[in-house]
Amino acid sequence: MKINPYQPDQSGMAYSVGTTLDRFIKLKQSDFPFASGELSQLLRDIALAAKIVNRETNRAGLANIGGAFGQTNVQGEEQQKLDVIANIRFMRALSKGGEVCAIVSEEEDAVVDLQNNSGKYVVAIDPLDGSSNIDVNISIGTIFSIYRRKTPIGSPIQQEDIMQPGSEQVAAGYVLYGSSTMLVYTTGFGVNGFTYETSLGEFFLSHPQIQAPTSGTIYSINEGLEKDWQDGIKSYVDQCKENRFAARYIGSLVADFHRNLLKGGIYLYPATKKNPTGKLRLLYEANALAFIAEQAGAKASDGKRRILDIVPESLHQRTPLLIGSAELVDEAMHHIQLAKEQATI
Ligand SMILES: O=P(O)(O)OC[C@H]1O[C@](O)(COP(=O)(O)O)[C@@H](O)[C@@H]1O
Repeated sequence: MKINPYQPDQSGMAYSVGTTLDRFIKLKQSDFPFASGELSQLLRDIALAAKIVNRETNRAGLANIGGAFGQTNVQGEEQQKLDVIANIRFMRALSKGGEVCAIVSEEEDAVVDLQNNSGKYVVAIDPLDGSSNIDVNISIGTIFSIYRRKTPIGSPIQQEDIMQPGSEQVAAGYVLYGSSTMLVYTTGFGVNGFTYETSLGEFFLSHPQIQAPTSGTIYSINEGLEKDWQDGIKSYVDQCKENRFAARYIGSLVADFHRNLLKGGIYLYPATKKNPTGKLRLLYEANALAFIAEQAGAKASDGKRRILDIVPESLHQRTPLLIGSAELVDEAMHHIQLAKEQATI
């Protein structure tokens, strides 16, 4: 991926690598002529919570905050202590500033109505993604989507404020707690990545205007579930092997997505017997990454349609996910279509 430190973005503004996140947010506010600064403050609040969660994940082994919490979440998954800690930290950060009226979280059964009708934004969040990797020191992440509410400010939140298609996102991003900690986000004007400098407690612009390679030679899928795959997925993965693609699967969506975004590749989590509608959640996993992917020139689909076009029907609804370099996603879709046609012959 080429980095042009002074590459002007879509609004013609040029940012140098090393710009602090705070300064970048301030400068980018001009992308929104009538901006009130609330979205900017919300992004800052998310960054602050990410710094705290970063500290907690770094010292999890020492602070006895590894391991299970002893409860299951609405998905029936065993909550890890860090899942709960991250959820609390982001909940606090999102509810303190007054910009947010409602939160959808992987760790909360129902919508968290902040009883703040003057709040303009709805946030959907996966506080800690990659739970199966928390205790074994492998990269994990946070994923967030931000929507402007549909109903008038001052009125109670309604279903229509929550059940918005991904195409309505005003911002989305993820934090990767890896060998270094990064925050990558978009507000619809390109994708920018910031690296956390722990000693200074600051995020600095390190990856301006990320553009995903249109193709690549990496595929990421849990091959242990091959028996459950539909024919189109099987034939596509066979073709990847035929072409000597590298199989890379960390088992943390954020980490797999981030690698493929920078190097070129495709991540696939199709429907399986255990998860006939896919495993990943539309509102707080797939939508955010799909927005970032498209802003970086990549693609995201459920195998039939664009992820961002899906109108949600339930809070924790799952979706199959094919996401990554545009040509690879197109190729996978082609295999799925072909298999469907062959099945009807
Ligand atoms: O273990 P599997 O079935 O391959 O699933 C791994 C996938 O599930 C996830 O862990 C789901 O996310 P959570 O950890 O937030 O539940 C993704 O990060 C990852 O890509």
